[in-house]
Amino acid sequence: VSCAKRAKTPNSELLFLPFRVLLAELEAHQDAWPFLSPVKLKSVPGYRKVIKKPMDFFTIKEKLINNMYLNQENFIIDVNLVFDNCQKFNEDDSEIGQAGHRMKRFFDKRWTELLRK
Ligand SMILES: Cc1ncccc1N[C@@H](C)c1cnc2ccsc2c1
Repeated sequence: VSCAKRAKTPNSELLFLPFRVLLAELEAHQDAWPFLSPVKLKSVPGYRKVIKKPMDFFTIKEKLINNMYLNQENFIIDVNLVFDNCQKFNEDDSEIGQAGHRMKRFFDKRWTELLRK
């Protein structure tokens, strides 16, 4: 994902370190498999029509690396977009739907632990 390269100020690296750690934990989670890369719009009928803003962990990592998150809020919004899209498109009792709920619970827990420290 290329975008306007922002000046890489040292503190921005430090500032976003917790997000990179948190994202690495999400990617390593056993239930992360449906969310690791963008949904192939051609191979999932209806996805393009239903989901207005697709998002996935790989895209989030690219945006982090390219300094495209100007604040914490935008990072959280993208992570929650992954889970909201999942709940919108997948039945709660489906394989992917269940994985999405487990990943969201895991993220919410780690995010509050990160903030509380
Ligand atoms: C997150 C999500 N929501 C709705 C549809 C797909 C997906 N994930 C993609 C990777 C995907 C695409 N294809 C398959 C086939 C079996 S699981 C799986 C997962």
